Amino acid sequence: MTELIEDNTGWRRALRREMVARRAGLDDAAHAALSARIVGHLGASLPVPRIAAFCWPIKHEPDVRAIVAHWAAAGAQAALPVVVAENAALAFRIWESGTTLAPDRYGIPTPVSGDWVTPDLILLPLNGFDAAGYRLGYGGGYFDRTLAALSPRPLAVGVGFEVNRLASIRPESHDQRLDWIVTEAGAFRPSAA
Ligand SMILES: Nc1nc2c(c(=O)[nH]1)N(C=O)[C@@H](CNc1ccc(C(=O)N[C@@H](CCC(=O)O)C(=O)O)cc1)CN2
Ligand SMILES: Nc1ncnc2c1ncn2[C@@H]1O[C@H](COP(=O)(O)OP(=O)(O)OP(=O)(O)O)[C@@H](O)[C@H]1O
Repeated sequence: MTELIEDNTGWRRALRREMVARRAGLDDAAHAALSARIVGHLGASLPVPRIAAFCWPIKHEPDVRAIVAHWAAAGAQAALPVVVAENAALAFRIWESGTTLAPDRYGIPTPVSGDWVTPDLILLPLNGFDAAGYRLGYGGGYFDRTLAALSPRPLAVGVGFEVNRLASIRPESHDQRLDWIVTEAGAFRPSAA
């Protein structure tokens, strides 16, 4: 039977669902253990940033909040992304323990107050990723627009689980390449491809 060639958007939508379901299959103990290994690799491989953006984990994303505390002890600040408009770059607000979070339009816990800042490092959760350093997100294009808009570009560090590694996410011209991919297996600088 001839394989149906869907357009990239439809292909990505189906893949995104499959990738989220795959990591949701990790039980709580496995999820916590893999997240802790990612945090260990982040601490061992990356320089302490000035302002680290991270994501409040949703849908079984890796939970790397511990690296934020580790970097804060070394003088870093932390920030969370804020969706200010659809089809636009993200903005970032300082997060400290005690910062009030409220669900945004997607239900993601987001700061309702705090200084607006520009991070020099962004931790991006990976629904899917490939060895060339491309990321499959939730389809909003938010991080691609954000990385394209910021100058100097922050260090883009993808965090994901090996179950979500793909041969290729079929990158398009708007897809921003990650500087690092960190999984439970280690911290990788994507190979030239
Ligand atoms: N925890 C976390 N926070 C984050 C992100 C993230 O990846 N993880 N983001 C990273 O950018 C931003 C939010 N990005 C989002 C982009 C799209 C959708 C969304 O709901 N999309 C639709 C349609 C998807 C599709 O076309 O298949 C959906 O899921 O129904 C949600 C969040 C900011 N905050
Ligand atoms: N720099 C950009 N300028 C304009 N449009 C963009 C840009 N980057 C991405 N887009 C648009 O955003 C849409 C979604 O992109 P993509 O599927 O790569 O999202 P994603 O990386 O999975 O999402 P997210 O980062 O929100 O999790 C694409 O259709 C693309 O046209």
